[in-house]
Amino acid sequence: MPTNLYLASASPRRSELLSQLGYAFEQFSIDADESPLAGETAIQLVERLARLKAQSGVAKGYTDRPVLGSDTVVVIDGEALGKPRDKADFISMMRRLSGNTHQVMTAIALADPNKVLSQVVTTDVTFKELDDTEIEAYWQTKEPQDKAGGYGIQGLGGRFVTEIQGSYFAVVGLPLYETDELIQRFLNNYE
Ligand SMILES: Cc1cn([C@H]2C[C@H](O)[C@@H](COP(=O)(O)OP(=O)(O)OP(=O)(O)O)O2)c(=O)[nH]c1=O
Repeated sequence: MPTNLYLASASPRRSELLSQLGYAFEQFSIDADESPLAGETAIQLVERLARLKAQSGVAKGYTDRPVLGSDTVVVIDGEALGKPRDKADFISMMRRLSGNTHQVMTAIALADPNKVLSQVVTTDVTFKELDDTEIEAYWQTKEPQDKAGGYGIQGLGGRFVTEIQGSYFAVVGLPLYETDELIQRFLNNYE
């Protein structure tokens, strides 16, 4: 019998990636307040949000199977970038990413009424230098709007990436190997 899970996410990309692992699951979305707490580092933020999404699912009554929550942030010079608020925010994000290496941190968390397990996967991504015309043209495609850091490596944003070190799948939204491993650990009751 296939393992049954819940996926606490509105993201179609996370759903596609989880399907790739072969697990049966039902998806629902969680409205989490994603603002950072005072003094919170990017790694603490992303892990707290993944746990919050998973545990909110349990609190909503999804208690008969493990709930998977996940969160992605783009980190440059230690600062977490979420989804661009507007065009000006997007332009300033792209200017910071241009010609530099940043980190994409994706956290995964599994929860049931008795326990929660989580992990953060960090990937280094290097961008070529971008000029303002390219940045403007990319905004017009509408791809950046719902994406942490304002780009999608799996879409038109892939052309900006000169190098990646780590998990491509984590950058898209769900690290396949680590998610599979965490699910197995959770089911085997390892802490
Ligand atoms: C950097 C990058 C991010 N992203 C996406 C992954 C996430 O879906 C999104 C980050 O936002 P998140 O807040 O982590 O996720 P979400 O709001 O899409 O979904 P939910 O909270 O319901 O799970 O950005 C890409 O698709 N490609 C990329 O290259």
